[in-house]
Amino acid sequence: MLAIGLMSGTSLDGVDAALIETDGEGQVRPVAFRGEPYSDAARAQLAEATVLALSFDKPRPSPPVVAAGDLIVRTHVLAVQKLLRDAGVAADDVGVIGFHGQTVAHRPDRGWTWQIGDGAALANATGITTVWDFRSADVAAGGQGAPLLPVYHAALTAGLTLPVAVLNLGGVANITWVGPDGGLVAFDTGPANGLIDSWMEAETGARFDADGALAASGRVEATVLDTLLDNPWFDAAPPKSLDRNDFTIQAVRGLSAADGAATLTAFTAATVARALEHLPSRPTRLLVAGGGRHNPTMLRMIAEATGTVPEPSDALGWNGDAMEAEGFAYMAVRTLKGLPISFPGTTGAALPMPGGVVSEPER
Ligand SMILES: Nc1ncnc2c1ncn2[C@@H]1O[C@H](COP(=O)(O)OP(=O)(O)OP(=O)(O)O)[C@@H](O)[C@H]1O
Ligand SMILES: CC(=O)N[C@H]1[C@@H]2OC[C@@H](O2)[C@@H](O)[C@@H]1O[C@H](C)C(=O)O
Repeated sequence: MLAIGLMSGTSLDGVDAALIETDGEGQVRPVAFRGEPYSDAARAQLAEATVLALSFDKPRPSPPVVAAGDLIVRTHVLAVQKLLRDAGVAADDVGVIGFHGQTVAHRPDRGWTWQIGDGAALANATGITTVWDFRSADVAAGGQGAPLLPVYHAALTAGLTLPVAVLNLGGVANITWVGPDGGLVAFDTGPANGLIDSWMEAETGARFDADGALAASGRVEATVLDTLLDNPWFDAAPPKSLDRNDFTIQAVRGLSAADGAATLTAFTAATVARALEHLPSRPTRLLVAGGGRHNPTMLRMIAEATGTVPEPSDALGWNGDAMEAEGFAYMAVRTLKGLPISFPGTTGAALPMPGGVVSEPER
């Protein structure tokens, strides 16, 4: 089946849209990919909705969050139209869309996680069956609701010598260990780029530390790094998952822009190293996806902290910018087939769990 996957990640950089051909099981063929960036105004609106939503004790239809949800749907409709145009594929030929939406608050400890963007509206606007709200069923059943990509990582790595690990360096970082028998252990490891982005914006006005250049010019402040790492979260055994705002840049305030960037980048690397301690065995390879793989300083620090050279996923022919969007296309097909998307080893769900709400377009 041809399936579209749509992801708007915690970095708020834009919508990732991927078209793949898949059976939702062993077969996956990427067909097309494109990003639809948010304008500065859109990014600011989404960031505001995120701060507001996180202050709530449970999801509720507050007007600014509803307006942000409408913006999410509009931008995703545009992304689908452009993706189909690029690929020369008609909407009628696409079997399903997997629509993640935008996480505005993730509180599995309180029994909820909140992704904005109405999948029924997206189905109507595109005319394509849409699977959405992928995380809620897992959280309602006592799981973390994240990370969900592991089932897709398992499909991608099936032909490799196992165990391997796939590390996603997005706003938040998450790791998937695929064991020799295909068993999965996965969890969020800590911030990846989220804190660095916040620091860059506050200190320099830039959106991110392009190619890790500022971090490369700075010095890692060991005492500040220790303060950042002095957090029981890193000792906790998986399953575990994070909200983008669970960590802040408070500890690096007062450092120079360069030293702060270096220290936050080292923090990401150190937390990846801590994460490897929670895996059942040492992976033979550490494959890296997500925006952080474009940051050579981050990759160097991860190599130093872990003693393993991280390999950008692109070396295996997997577009590391498209992987999350592809994963939601893959999961949407699994949902249509009634197959599980989360597992005891990935979200802590008691049993393998299907997930996602299916919305058919109104004809
Ligand atoms: N050339 C680059 N140099 C340094 N950092 C980069 C570069 N390109 C991208 N990044 C970082 O990657 C981030 C985007 O990564 P990505 O798109 O994987 O995140 P996301 O999908 O929004 O997050 P998540 O996976 O947490 O949902 C940017 O915000 C930036 O910090
Ligand atoms: C709640 C939420 O949106 N979590 C994201 C976030 O971004 C990375 C990490 O934290 C991961 O747990 C998850 O996304 C990916 C797509 C996942 O579920 O696998």
